[in-house]
Amino acid sequence: MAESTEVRNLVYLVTGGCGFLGEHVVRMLLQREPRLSELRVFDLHLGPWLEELKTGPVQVTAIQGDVTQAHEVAAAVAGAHVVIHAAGLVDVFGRASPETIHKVNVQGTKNVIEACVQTGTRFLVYTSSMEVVGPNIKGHPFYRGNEDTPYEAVHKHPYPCSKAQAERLVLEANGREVRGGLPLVTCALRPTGIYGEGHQIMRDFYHQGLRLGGRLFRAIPASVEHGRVYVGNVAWMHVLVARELEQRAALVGGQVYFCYDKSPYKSYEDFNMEFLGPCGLRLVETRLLAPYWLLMLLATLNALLQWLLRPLLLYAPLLNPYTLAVANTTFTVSTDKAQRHFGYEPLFSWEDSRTRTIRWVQAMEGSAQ
Ligand SMILES: NC(=O)C1=CN([C@@H]2O[C@H](COP(=O)(O)OP(=O)(O)OC[C@H]3O[C@@H](n4cnc5c(N)ncnc54)[C@H](O)[C@@H]3O)[C@@H](O)[C@H]2O)C=CC1
Ligand SMILES: CC(C)CCC[C@@H](C)[C@H]1CC[C@H]2[C@@H]3[C@H](O)CC4=CC(=O)CC[C@]4(C)[C@H]3CC[C@]12C
Repeated sequence: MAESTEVRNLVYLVTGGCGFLGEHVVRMLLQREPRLSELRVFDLHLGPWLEELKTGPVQVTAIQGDVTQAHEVAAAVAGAHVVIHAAGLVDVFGRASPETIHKVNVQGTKNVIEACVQTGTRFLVYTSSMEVVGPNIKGHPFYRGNEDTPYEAVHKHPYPCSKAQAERLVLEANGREVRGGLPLVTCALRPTGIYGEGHQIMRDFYHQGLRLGGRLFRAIPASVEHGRVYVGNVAWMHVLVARELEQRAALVGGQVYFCYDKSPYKSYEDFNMEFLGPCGLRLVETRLLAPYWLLMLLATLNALLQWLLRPLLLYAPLLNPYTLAVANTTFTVSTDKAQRHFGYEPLFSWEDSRTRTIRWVQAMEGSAQ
């Protein structure tokens, strides 16, 4: 943890602080925010790793709570200077109902905003998503786009719908008067597909590859590019913008920023192979065996099975019509807005991000090597 002579007088709250991204935000705050005096980590499920953080100079307060419960959120927010709202239900596989997704992502965000207003917390950073923009249901490519690139954002799936609504609420709340009379300052960060230590889907692909004798089968053409961003850089962007919200309120307040770094543009599968390859997996070319119409048929079949089996069990494979459409549509960002507005530069180079992720995969039980 960073040693510093700066006065420690700031209280931060991270919702979803025990999730994949949340844990990195929590650790990054402890390392890179020298003015931190207390860090509140709010989550439905608290991680045991929080205990080891409680020995440093910052008071780490673990709060088991639910963002859908307004009173729990208000109690956690009271007295905090900054809220980083990363809690969310990330589900594009049909595990949760649309109502639950809406409740957590939209009502939960409303609760966070109202808690800020009622208790006098002035700074709110929201973890939004690229999914707020696209890919849209028409499969239009978004190629090297930035925050101002025109794009027909049409959503039907509950997850992007909920993220779009929540983001709008956060941005509209910018400037609202909070308790004490000062204005609320908000902004939203939109990560593209996040990767790095703790990434559940990467874990799933790795284990699937092991089960298939060290092979993964290409489903998506290599020409379809996906924007990916390293979790450490996403966390760093949150820490940096939270720090700058007060000084640059007029510029940053009410703004959206894509989260980006120097990770290469590649197809989803080729990008994953950057980490899984060095861990002993190989990607087998099966494009001729699995043309798009066949994948679509399988995806539709999966959706049908999910619906039929729902009364008996939860069937939620990675492949469904929505994930196929996302995976099969180019979506890449190219922007420097965060750099211009609050001086963001990626903390981790691509080489560093890659090495860290490979080490994490290698450390997983049952490494293929
Ligand atoms: N994983 C990705 O590629 C991307 C994620 N995001 C966003 O980043 C945020 C974090 O996502 P991940 O870390 O990937 O997901 P995650 O599922 O690992 O983390 C979300 C955390 O929120 C907590 N949570 C869920 N419901 C809650 C509730 N009702 N009350 C309190 N806590 C609750 C979960 O327990 C979990 O710890 C989400 O808002 C997500 O929409 C945005 C873009 C890409
Ligand atoms: C076997 C299939 C053909 C391919 C499966 C890959 C998919 C599971 C993933 C491809 C693209 C991913 C999404 C993308 O990274 C954008 C996202 C942003 C978020 O905010 C949440 C996660 C996700 C929707 C991510 C989910 C998995 C993919 C669909």
